[in-house]
Amino acid sequence: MIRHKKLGYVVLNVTNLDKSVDFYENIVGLEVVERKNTIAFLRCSNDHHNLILEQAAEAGLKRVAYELEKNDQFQGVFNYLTEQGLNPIESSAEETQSLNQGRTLRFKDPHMGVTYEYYVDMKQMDSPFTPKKAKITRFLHVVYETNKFDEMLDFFTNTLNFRVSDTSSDEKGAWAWLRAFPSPYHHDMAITKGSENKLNHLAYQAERVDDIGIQVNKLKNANVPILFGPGRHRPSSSVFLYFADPDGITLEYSQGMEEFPEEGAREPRELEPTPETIDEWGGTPEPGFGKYGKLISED
Ligand SMILES: CC(C)c1ccc(C(=O)O)c(O)c1O
Ligand SMILES: [Fe+2]
Repeated sequence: MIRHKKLGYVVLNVTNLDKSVDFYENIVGLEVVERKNTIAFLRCSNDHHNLILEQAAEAGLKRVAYELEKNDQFQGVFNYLTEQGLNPIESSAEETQSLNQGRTLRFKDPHMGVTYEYYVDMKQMDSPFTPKKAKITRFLHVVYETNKFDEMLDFFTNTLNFRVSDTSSDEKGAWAWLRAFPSPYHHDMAITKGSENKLNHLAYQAERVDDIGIQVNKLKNANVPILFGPGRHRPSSSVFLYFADPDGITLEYSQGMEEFPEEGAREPRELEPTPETIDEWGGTPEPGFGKYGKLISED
């Protein structure tokens, strides 16, 4: 059984590394840890990185990485994924050194082709992460749009040991919010049924609701497109705000998400597929919401 410590980081391809580093540092609120010619490492925790930005011709999501709960689980997870036919590949010592993390494996899901990583033992920074430009406190979730909704739900629950927190569906659409067991957060990933397979958004936790309000004004002053919100999501009961990064990728600030105990967690709910489930405050997303998020195949 895979036991997750947390959603650790993602790798995004960006078309203008300088611009994106500036944006993620000065607008979103992460801290730059290491900056090289075509790659930058940023953090919003004590980890060496929670976001890697790579210069590329085309923007998109390259990889999603989860930290395993314990180092000694690594070989068992590798063997399990091999038995499941997922052909995990262990990263070379040279690569893990450059990433400042311990043993690392990668595999793709058989439905959307996203590259996932399981790693252990990421370098912890000497100085604690102190939010400066925006009060963010953690990297929270990844949401995909998928035309393989049922298959992805089955894969994440039955193969990767995610647990469903809530679902909602009708003939027009479907959503599922899942946590990377035993992570307590209402969702570390979610899927929404759509015509394409792509990243819908990435979410960062804001410290207080006030910090979301402050960011509304900061984003407006910096001419950053606000794509949805502020509002309140019924599933996790969080207050949210979505906006666009320089390549149009949708980002979310989220505050107040429900947390689950490992044992005795409530059962998943099937929520009404009404607009109020998505925003109790009655807002609607802008056309740019979740629009850009190409899945980049890592070969
Ligand atoms: C609109 C999206 C899919 C959504 C819906 C609900 C929540 C939540 O309950 O926190 C989200 O985080 C979302 O991104
Ligand atoms: Fe979200």
